[in-house]
Amino acid sequence: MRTAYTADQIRAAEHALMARLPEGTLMQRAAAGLAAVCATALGRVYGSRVALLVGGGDNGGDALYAGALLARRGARVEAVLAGSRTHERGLEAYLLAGGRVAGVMAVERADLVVDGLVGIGATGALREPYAELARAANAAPALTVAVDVPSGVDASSGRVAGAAVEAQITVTMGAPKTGLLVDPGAARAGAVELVDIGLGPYLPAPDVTALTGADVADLLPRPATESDKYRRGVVGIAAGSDLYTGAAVLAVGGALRAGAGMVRHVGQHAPVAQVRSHWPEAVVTELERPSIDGVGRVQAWVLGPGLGTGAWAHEVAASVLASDVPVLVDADALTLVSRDRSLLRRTAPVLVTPHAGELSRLIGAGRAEIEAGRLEHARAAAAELGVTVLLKGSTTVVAEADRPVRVNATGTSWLATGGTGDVLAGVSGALLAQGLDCYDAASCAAHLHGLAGRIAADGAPLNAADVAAAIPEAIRRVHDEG
Ligand SMILES: NC(=O)C1=CN([C@@H]2O[C@H](COP(=O)(O)OP(=O)(O)OC[C@H]3O[C@@H](n4cnc5c(N)ncnc54)[C@H](OP(=O)(O)O)[C@@H]3O)[C@@H](O)[C@H]2O)[C@@H](O)CC1
Ligand SMILES: [K+]
Repeated sequence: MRTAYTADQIRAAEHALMARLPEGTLMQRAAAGLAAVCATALGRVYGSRVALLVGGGDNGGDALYAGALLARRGARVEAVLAGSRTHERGLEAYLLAGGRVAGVMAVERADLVVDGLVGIGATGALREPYAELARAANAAPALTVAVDVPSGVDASSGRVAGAAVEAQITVTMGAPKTGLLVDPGAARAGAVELVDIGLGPYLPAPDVTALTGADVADLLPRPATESDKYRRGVVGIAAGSDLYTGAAVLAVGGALRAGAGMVRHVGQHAPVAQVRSHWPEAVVTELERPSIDGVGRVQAWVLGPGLGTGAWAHEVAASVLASDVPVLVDADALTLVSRDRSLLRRTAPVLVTPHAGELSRLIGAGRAEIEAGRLEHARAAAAELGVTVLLKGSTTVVAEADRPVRVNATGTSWLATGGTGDVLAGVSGALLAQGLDCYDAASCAAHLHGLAGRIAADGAPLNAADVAAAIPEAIRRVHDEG
């Protein structure tokens, strides 16, 4: 399990650790780790050109001490001092090692830029001249290594309020920061390298976590020898309408590939006919009236893809949500429940799977605001609605009251194409039916779906059916990792 922490959590742990160590020890550890990563990235340190962007706080101190170590190994290091003050001892050590102070031109001629403008002590958007230096680093041909977090990225949320450094590598001190795992911040961080400064024993429960393949393998149900299709879980899929048939086909396809014992599809005539012809394995029921009464027992429902948003769909949604099993609410069903919140009043668990636009309708926040602050909005929605929230997008996050938000690390931008959400709903529903709770089902499904997307894309465009077809290979890969 990967874990990440807010700036406040890190600061508290640092204080506890610092109290037991001689002054300056932590910064020396941080700088040594930072210099080692820079040296590896440079390949040859001697004769290389390094520019340091040095802010007024300890983030700048890290950069200066690392710069001193690189200067001693023969690098030509130039520091651009951005603050009204500079870490005194760091600057002393740096100058003593042969480092020089220079203007912004140093950035243009560097092989490597070290971004030590601000770390966890930053507040708000970067001010000048910091913002100008961040832009200069982004425009320069050099490789950029960020110290702790890319400056301009909020360490605790991943928000980017103005100019921000776009790093190829981020060397993070003590433990990863939440903002390195959540977009838009995560996209600015590049590869994240952790420097162990001994913080481990002082860290609290994490703010966010990310499942590894091995974690997913542990959570996924494996059929036992005595399993039959009913024990393995039947997933019901209430999807499709005479206008929209493809969503039902894709959701059923996702569910079939994710290990459900049986998939039961219910809907109007056209989607039922389509599902029957695509998936002879599925059991289909054409609904004569908008109700699931009498369609047979299922362990979990997927409600919504292509269902429509009219009176008929509303009746189907009410009937599914009146059941006593977990329900995944997706797509059109999200529109229905945002119009009629009373549909969500039930005792069995609910998993909602919106993208930012759908969440915007559910909780009334603006779409752009949700994209900018994915974590806090997913958390707020989970608390307000009393449900588990899987917020889709450039980093998918899964939020549930009283649990750390799980961030998915496997996605690919190729997945941003029509129908992939229907596949994700099917995969999640199959995992719910096999007995995973909403939190685990959603986070395992997001992991497998992202991995399947990468397998299907392999660097080229994909379609949603390819993603469903790649789910078994994704499951094999996480078991290999486990
Ligand atoms: N503590 C430890 O044990 C260890 C800490 N470590 C390192 O210390 C870092 C934290 O250091 P920190 O607390 O000094 O804060 P930091 O991130 O340098 O920022 C403060 C400076 O930024 C400025 N500033 C703020 N906002 C700004 C803005 N929007 N735009 C422009 N400027 C802005 C602010 O200016 P001021 O507001 O004072 O004018 C002040 O000068 C941490 O990330 C890690 O790298 C490691 O060495 C491991 C051991
Ligand atoms: K930084």
